[in-house]
Amino acid sequence: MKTALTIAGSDSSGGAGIQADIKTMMANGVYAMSAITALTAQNTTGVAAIQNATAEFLGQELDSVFNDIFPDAIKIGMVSESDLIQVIAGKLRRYKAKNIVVDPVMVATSGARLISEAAVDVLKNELFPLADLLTPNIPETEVLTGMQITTAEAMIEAARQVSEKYHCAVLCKGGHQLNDANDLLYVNGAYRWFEGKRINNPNTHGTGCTLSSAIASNLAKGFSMEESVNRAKDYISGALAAMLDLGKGSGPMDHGFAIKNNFTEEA
Ligand SMILES: Nc1ncnc2c1ncn2[C@@H]1O[C@H](COP(=O)(O)OP(=O)(O)OP(=O)(O)O)[C@@H](O)[C@H]1O
Ligand SMILES: Cc1ncc(CO)c(N)n1
Repeated sequence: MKTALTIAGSDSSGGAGIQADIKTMMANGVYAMSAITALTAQNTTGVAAIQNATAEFLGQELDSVFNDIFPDAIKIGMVSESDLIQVIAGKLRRYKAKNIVVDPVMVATSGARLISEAAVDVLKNELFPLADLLTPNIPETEVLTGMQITTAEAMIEAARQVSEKYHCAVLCKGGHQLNDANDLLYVNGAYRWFEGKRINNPNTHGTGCTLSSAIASNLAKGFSMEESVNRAKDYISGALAAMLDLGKGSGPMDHGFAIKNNFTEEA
């Protein structure tokens, strides 16, 4: 069985972060492992509190994973502080990690800020150069480029700039901002649109986490970057189309929509 590791924050409500990543990896057929960067007290309406791991403990989590079950792919999500980012970058280099997908998580769907101002520069300088793929949404792409992105052409130009600067593929997500479910992949000097059908579902808590984990799972299984994105788009569309409706705010998706058998039957 192929293996994947998520390095991210815990979401107590189970729809985003580590919990979304593990559900997604399992649903995509890979063995999921985790190194938790922070605990969040969070639900569909917002983030009440954040408790970061210490850099030392995060380093121990990563050593424990890499020294035992080597991950075929890695997804990195919420990392709030500079020292935590530095530990991750050091371990990824030391263990020669491969298939690294970085979701530059900055703000939750509910609006809460998930990274300190200072850590954004460390993320750019230390982690982005190690990534195979970055998956920013439009506001994050604006922060990364200093551009204002209001057209598809601007999205292409911004993705090109980020890709050339950090020597990696970039998936700029249009979701709930510019052109609905259409995402732009810039890879090896060329771009390609992935046109998703917009699903009229207000419950989008954890979509970014889910997409990046699905891509990492597909890279772990040996698919190319383009095919990995293609399959991940199909997975997230299915999870949104299942129309799960939980919680008082923007709720989670049904990560298990494709797994229906006698173990999931209700009485
Ligand atoms: N209503 C929708 N219908 C279909 N696809 C969607 C919809 N909303 C988002 N997506 C897709 O979900 C994926 C995640 O994109 P999104 O822009 O929501 O990420 P994000 O802003 O990083 O998420 P998060 O809020 O969890 O940080 C993208 O592939 C996007 O196109
Ligand atoms: C822990 C965590 N990571 C990422 C996000 C982004 O959606 C979130 N809301 N919570």
